[in-house]
Amino acid sequence: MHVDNRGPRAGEPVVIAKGVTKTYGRTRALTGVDLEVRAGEVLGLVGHNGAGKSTLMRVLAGLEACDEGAVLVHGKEVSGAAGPRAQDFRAVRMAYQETSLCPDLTVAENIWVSSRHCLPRLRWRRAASDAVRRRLDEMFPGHGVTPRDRVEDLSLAQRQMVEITRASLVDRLDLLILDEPTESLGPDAARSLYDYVRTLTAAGTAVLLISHRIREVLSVADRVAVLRDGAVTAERFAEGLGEQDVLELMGAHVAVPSDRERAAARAAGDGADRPVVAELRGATGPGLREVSLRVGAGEVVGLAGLAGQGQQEVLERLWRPVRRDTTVVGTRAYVPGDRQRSGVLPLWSVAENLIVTAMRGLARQGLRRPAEERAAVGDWVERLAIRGGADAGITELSGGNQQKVIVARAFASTAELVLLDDPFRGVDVHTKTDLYALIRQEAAQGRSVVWYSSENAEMAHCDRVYVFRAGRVVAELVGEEISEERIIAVSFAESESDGEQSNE
Ligand SMILES: Nc1ncnc2c1ncn2[C@@H]1O[C@H](COP(=O)(O)OP(=O)(O)OP(=O)(O)O)[C@@H](O)[C@H]1O
Repeated sequence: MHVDNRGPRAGEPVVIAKGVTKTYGRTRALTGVDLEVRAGEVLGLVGHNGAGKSTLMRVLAGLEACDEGAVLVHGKEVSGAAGPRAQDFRAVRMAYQETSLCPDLTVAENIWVSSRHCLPRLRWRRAASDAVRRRLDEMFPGHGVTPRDRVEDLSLAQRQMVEITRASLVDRLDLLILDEPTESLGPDAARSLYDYVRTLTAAGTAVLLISHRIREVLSVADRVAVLRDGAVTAERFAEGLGEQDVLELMGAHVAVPSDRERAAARAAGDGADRPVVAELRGATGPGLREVSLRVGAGEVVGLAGLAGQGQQEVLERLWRPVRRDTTVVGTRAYVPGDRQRSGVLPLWSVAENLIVTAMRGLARQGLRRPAEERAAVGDWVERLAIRGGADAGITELSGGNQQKVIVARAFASTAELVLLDDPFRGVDVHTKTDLYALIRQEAAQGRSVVWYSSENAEMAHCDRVYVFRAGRVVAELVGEEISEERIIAVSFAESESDGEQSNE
């Protein structure tokens, strides 16, 4: 499969939206969008959770019809009364935020399913395998995926890489839509992706990039469009635009606390005098090497380092403390990082998803108390600005709003220890800032939090941070010692024990 790009010349419109509206029940997801995506450019699209970004992308990719307005591909109106026709959108491809891959199939089989119109029918498996292997090597060197792997056996990052590769495998690509592509990727894979994006745009392909990582958008995009309540409210060239400018265009000022304010918010001292609620003592086992750590009451403990260095194994140990090297006192709640696999109960409403863990605590003598449950749900929906409301089906919510429900579920419970596995993936900047404050408030009231984050900057909200490398704790940072630079430095520093490890 080769990419044929005898498409439009740089700067020519590839896809245009004119006054596009889309309503789901009572929700007006798009209220009249005007947008133009041009050949050879990266257009960044930013906006709050629920602003309508994914809906707009589905309409631009011909996956959903709009209610009013028009979509034009290469100047031709393709939003007729009969709905979008697949052949008009062949050269428009989208990589989804929640991957669209079928978990039971292999990587090659998934590629066949989505790109079969440009693969031979005879020996298709071989052709699909060759195509995906080549493209993965080109896009994500060191990906560690083989075409025979079943998707369900891949890590979240690998699934995301295959998803993006899947979207790009087509014989002609005029527009590639990337919906939060780097939320699950590590920094190296993200860099590789954006290098590839530049190769694509140099060949005339347009790229539409949706992301909550404003700095990333500004470093990659040529132009930035802001979506607010279902309409594009601003378009700017990225050059000369700062993060704060974009946040303001998005509609609210984010007061990012200074290091000093964060330090003041943290508990004083090193926490040694607090009662211990959880402890690992020289824990060893799959993925862990002699890990010792301690969580005090009311403490926020961060697990940092590159992805996959043992942090998930620690959370797992604390969640199910079955070994003698682990002690946990009290009840626990867990916020999984992969909401597709575990987390969301897809057939249930927002209210049911939110209250399921807290229900028992609210009950009296085993009897549920609907009024109290409703009040608690209403409180959390408001507190986290969950757009969509309590009675909506959870899958009707935007990705970021679903994630907020899962976070609310944990904090709405009476758990003394809350375990967070990279919990704010896909959550917009403003809400994240509110959630950081929420974590500090909960800690101030005595709740303990253990928090793995792939964003080192988030660790600044912790009292104590353990940095992991190859299953070991390589640094313990307390209070003022916690900084992004320090975490990065110890995450990458070579040590003799790493050598031993890799030879095993
Ligand atoms: N299938 C659906 N049924 C009902 N409502 C929906 C559906 N899809 C989206 N919505 C609603 O449309 C609005 C826009 O959602 P959309 O997913 O486009 O937002 P988004 O900007 O992509 O958000 P996020 O940043 O959280 O991914 C939301 O209020 C959402 O609840």
